[in-house]
Amino acid sequence: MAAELRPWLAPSAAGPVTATVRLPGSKSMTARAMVLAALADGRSVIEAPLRARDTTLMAAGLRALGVAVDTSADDRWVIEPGPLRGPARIDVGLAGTIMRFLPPVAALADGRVEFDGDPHARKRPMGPILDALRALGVRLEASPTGGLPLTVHGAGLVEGGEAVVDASGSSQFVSGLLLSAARFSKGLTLRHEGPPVPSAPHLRMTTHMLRAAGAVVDESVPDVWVVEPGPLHGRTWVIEPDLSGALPFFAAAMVTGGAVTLAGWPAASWQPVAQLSELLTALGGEVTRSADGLTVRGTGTLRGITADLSEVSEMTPVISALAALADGPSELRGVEHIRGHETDRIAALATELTKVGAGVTEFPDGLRIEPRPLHGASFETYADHRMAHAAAVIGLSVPAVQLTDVGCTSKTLPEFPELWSGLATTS
Ligand SMILES: O=C(O)C1=C[C@@H](OP(=O)(O)O)[C@@H](O)[C@H](O)C1
Ligand SMILES: C=C(OP(=O)(O)O)C(=O)O
Repeated sequence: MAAELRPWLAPSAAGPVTATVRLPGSKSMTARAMVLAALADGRSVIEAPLRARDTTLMAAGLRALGVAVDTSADDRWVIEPGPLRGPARIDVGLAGTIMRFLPPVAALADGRVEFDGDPHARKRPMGPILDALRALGVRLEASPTGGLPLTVHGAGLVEGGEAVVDASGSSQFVSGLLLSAARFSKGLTLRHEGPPVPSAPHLRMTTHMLRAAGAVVDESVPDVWVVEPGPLHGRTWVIEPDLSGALPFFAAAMVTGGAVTLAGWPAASWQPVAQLSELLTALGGEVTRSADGLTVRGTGTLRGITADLSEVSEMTPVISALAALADGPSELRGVEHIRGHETDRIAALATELTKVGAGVTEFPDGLRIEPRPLHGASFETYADHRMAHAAAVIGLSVPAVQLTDVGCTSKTLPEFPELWSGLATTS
């Protein structure tokens, strides 16, 4: 059930935002660690996980399949795998990571597993991953539109072998299949056929974490992934702070000419920090790493950019907000598939940025954003946490930006409104 709407006036910045923020773990790493732990041959511990709607629903989904998931401690979750079994009902909320990562797990369970989610979850693409599962011998029934609601008739095993997928609509089709593949009797050779797969860093995160759990993975041929059949091992996962969740806070430093440090940033990361640094630098920021963490400084200049955001597509809403506040036009392309994210993000950004006064041209795969004097407006958030982040960033320097709902930020950071207000008003 979606929560009640929580309208919110985005706070204006009292001055340059200068702060060190401590943020919870990466959504993407927490989700992968949970799935790998559920499929492992022994107990796993997840340190510094993200506790948010997406991961809480993931825990509930795994419990429904027979996995013991202890999330009672904030900084240390313990997962004890058990025989996977139905019948079960899984609420995916609006989480791509659940709707794409758990059907392959359900196929390994013994029994019927039903999936459904928020109204918009039924519109998110699922067809290619479901076709691949069918080709691998899994019996399932999808809605007439090819997605949720979905029933997987788990047979207790998946034969596996070879499959083809068009993952141009979401890298999660590949990640979802790979995460379970070591447990398929014949493993998996998966080939992508179609326009390029977005979000390459998320695919590398998947293969890295699979290897860390003991899987043998070959990705030496472009667009082909081979996972050998074999055990996954229980282990301790230490989750990095969420880089995409940190982006609005970094943006706050850039918009106000301040400096924001993300504490606890590791020396080596599996999140796309190089791509983010390049983008923020092009926009006029300064990005540095030190023992204190990852720091972004605003230089007082925000420049328009031309960029292909396909590798970091989930960052498009906040980058678009920065573009709307820049000193020249921007063109952000390569992200057609984000029309299938929490909402059609290209259409939503075009509508809402136009409402606050920006000049926007919509392309099939992105946006051209022409900065103009901006003004307050009611900013629709479309149940999309990252649309809320974009509105909050604009609201720092534009008075009277009223979000229709800030509650949607609970998807990945329930403490967002309080953290953000603290930052904006105490600067
Ligand atoms: O695997 C993951 O954890 C994710 C992959 C990406 O999905 P898409 O490839 O569908 O963009 C990203 O946008 C999403 O936020 C998280
Ligand atoms: C696209 C996103 O999420 P999901 O994992 O639900 O696809 C996102 O968080 O921006």
